[in-house]
Amino acid sequence: MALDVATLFICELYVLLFLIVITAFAWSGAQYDKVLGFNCISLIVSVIAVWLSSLRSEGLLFWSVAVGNICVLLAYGLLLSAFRAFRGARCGYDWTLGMVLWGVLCLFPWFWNSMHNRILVSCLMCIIYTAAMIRELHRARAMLPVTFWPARLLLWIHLLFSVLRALLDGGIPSPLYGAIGGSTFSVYVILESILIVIGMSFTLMAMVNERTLIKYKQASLLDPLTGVWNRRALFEKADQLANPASASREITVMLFDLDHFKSINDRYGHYHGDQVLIDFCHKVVTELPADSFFARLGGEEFAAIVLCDEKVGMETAERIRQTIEASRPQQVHYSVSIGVASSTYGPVRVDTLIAEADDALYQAKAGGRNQIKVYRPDEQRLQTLPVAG
Ligand SMILES: Nc1nc2c(ncn2[C@@H]2O[C@H](COP(=O)(O)OP(=O)(O)OP(=O)(O)O)[C@@H](O)[C@H]2O)c(=O)[nH]1
Repeated sequence: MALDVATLFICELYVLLFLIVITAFAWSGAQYDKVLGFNCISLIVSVIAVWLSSLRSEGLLFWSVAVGNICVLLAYGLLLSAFRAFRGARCGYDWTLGMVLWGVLCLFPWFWNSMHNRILVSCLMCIIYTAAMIRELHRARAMLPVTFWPARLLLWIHLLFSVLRALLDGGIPSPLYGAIGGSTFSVYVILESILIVIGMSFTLMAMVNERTLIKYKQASLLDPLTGVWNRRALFEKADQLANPASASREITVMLFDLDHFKSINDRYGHYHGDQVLIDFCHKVVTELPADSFFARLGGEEFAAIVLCDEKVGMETAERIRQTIEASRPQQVHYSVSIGVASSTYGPVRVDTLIAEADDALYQAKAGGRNQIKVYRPDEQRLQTLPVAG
């Protein structure tokens, strides 16, 4: 069956118009997300490009070859900008170079009069733009835990198709050049562009959706004032650590409670109280090992899950206590009491360790504050670490 170029052009226009409507709705639904905005404009420019390309049969070469291809390259540039926006990078202006180059080349007869040269340059530019998009995805992958493989797969298919086109559509002299299945290669170019544009639009919408879900999920697990994890995140982490794969690691739980925090609020005001909480989190995060989990339980109570034994846990807790004692955010002096419980004496669930550390913290408060108490399950008693200085 021979495919007909004119019919395919009409199909492509319908598909593009349908995608523009869908993407515009998704764009407004996603609070005018830049990624979908760029893709929507890219689709609108593609409609113009397809319409201009179809004018070739009318003999309007300037509009179809010069302006039509400039629109195609503009659509590519906008899509590249969408990928840049996805990883939060600046869009820059380098993506306009393809259009400028095409415009300049059209001034030269050796280019304008040779379909082979035009196809070759067009294929090369498609390859360069597509490779740039694959590179953007690769960079975004290092920053965002989103599903990238469908977009990468589509882009690789498009890149390989552009290489194939250079060989089969006469870009490079090749014995393979000519009709396939009774149709010229141009119909396969249109067919492939229809499939890619559908695939790319839906993939981009899915990626933006997934990124938004991840953003809201993370926001629901973070404390807005201090930026550390919140109580919900801590208990999710505790559940993860309760699974058998994590049982082999020794775990120490520390509970922190700032001393006489109410009087700091009363004396210096709520703003200074907030600064103390922020300072505390900053200092603790700096002192804890990198693989620790630190969360605000609420008010002036915090917890840390540290993957270490009791000895290292106690040393770390003492370092934190001393650092806080020496700290003076906004000239406010403050201190912290710490309760410690560890799985050193036998495997214990993290939620049990949290309850034990809470017992120890209660003793630290009762013992005069600004000190650390450790929960010893075997002796069923608490041991006090002497306060330095
Ligand atoms: N500035 C500020 N204060 C808060 C915040 N959350 C809770 N608080 C205050 O923290 C104080 C906690 O007071 P208490 O529970 O009596 O504890 P405390 O004064 O630290 O006394 P001890 O824990 O027994 O040493 C209350 O006054 C709360 O209003 C917050 O986000 N910012």
